[in-house]
Amino acid sequence: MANAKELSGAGLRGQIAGKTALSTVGKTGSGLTYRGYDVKDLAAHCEFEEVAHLILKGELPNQAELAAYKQRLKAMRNLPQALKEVLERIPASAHPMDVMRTGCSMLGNIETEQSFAQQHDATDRLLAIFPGLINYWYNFSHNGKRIEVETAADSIAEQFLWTLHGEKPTQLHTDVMNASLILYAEHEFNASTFTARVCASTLSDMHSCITGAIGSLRGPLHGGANEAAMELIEKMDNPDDAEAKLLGMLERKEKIMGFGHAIYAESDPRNAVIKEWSEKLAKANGDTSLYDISVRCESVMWREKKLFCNADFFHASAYNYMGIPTKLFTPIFVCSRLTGWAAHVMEQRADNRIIRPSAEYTGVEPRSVKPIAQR
Ligand SMILES: CCC(=O)SCCNC(=O)CCNC(=O)[C@H](O)C(C)(C)COP(=O)(O)OP(=O)(O)OC[C@H]1O[C@@H](n2cnc3c(N)ncnc32)[C@H](O)[C@@H]1OP(=O)(O)O
Ligand SMILES: O=C([O-])CC(=O)C(=O)O
Repeated sequence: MANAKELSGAGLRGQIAGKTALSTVGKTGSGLTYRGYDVKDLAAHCEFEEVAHLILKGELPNQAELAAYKQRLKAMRNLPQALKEVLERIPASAHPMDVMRTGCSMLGNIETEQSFAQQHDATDRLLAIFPGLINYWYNFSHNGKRIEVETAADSIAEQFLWTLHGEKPTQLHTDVMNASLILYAEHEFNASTFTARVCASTLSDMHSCITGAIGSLRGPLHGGANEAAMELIEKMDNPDDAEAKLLGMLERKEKIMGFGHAIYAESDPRNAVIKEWSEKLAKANGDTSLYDISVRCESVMWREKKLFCNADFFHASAYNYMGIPTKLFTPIFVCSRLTGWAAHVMEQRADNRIIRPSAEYTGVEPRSVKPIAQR
């Protein structure tokens, strides 16, 4: 069992900011559980929709419940015309996370959550629509194509790849995407989830909570790290070059994206799972260089700084091997983490008090206002 990380200092580190029954992070130094199940177990045995059901409704579904849930989500994939029109006006130069944020917010205008009794409907609609939404914008803005989002895809994993590439993905790619969505689904009081909870605590609507969370996830210190990691490793020619470049960055005290974690002490349990998938993809592609570079980065960072790969690092090579453009990496995280965000919104609503911490004042002492002519 790994040692738990000592948590203190700025950034509210180590402070209990609320209660949750949804997940535990780093409780034993390295573990991650969703409602009591180990994430590795879930990633090995479940479909993402089973895990979404677990997180949002409390239990893993049986066969009939899963079939009904998947059918329900499948029937909710259509993009309203007004949303398509908004997406078509967003330029190709936009960051896809900004497109996600705008898309979510726009949906809140046309399919507003009128009362908390609709919170599951609003969440399911977002789960169903997000993959098609981002890939509709991507294909329209980059290839001038208006894609069909109501595909025959059997799952959210398949729907993402199908709407991106315009064809049914291979089983290997669907399996990797499925595991990836499970790994990213929920993570206690991380920055984006806390954003969603703060918003929920004002009794705001689901779309506002999720829109705010998307904005928080976008940053490179959080979900944006998978894109930043890709930008780093694609500049490396081979493992020796990777080592030389990393040593230089460490020397210059630069941050290496995809490494370290606010809570985990010695490893992020999600890394082993996505690393294994990345290796399988590398072998299937017949070109292991990106994987080999990533492995060298991992060993150099541990040797030099005792910093380990977080969930984002090997996602970069895995997504790249599946032909996913780098700027779509973090939106995939959104398609998954939506489950955790929404479940936290529901949990906050069920036992709410407005979240309003205090600040330690560091400004000037009280003073009087001089009339403007005397300043
Ligand atoms: C999967 C979704 C996620 O959001 S996982 C996080 C994704 N973010 C990244 O990969 C960005 C790179 N990592 C980081 O910036 C930090 O490790 C994050 C994740 C923000 C955690 O920050 P914090 O809790 O402050 O780290 P810490 O107290 O453990 O830092 C201890 C000292 O180590 C350093 N450190 C940390 N990470 C890195 C890194 N990736 N590259 C270089 N140095 C790193 C910190 O700066 C800190 O150093 P010092 O003690 O201030 O000198
Ligand atoms: O928990 C965190 O601070 C960041 C993280 O790994 C996640 O949100 O998946």
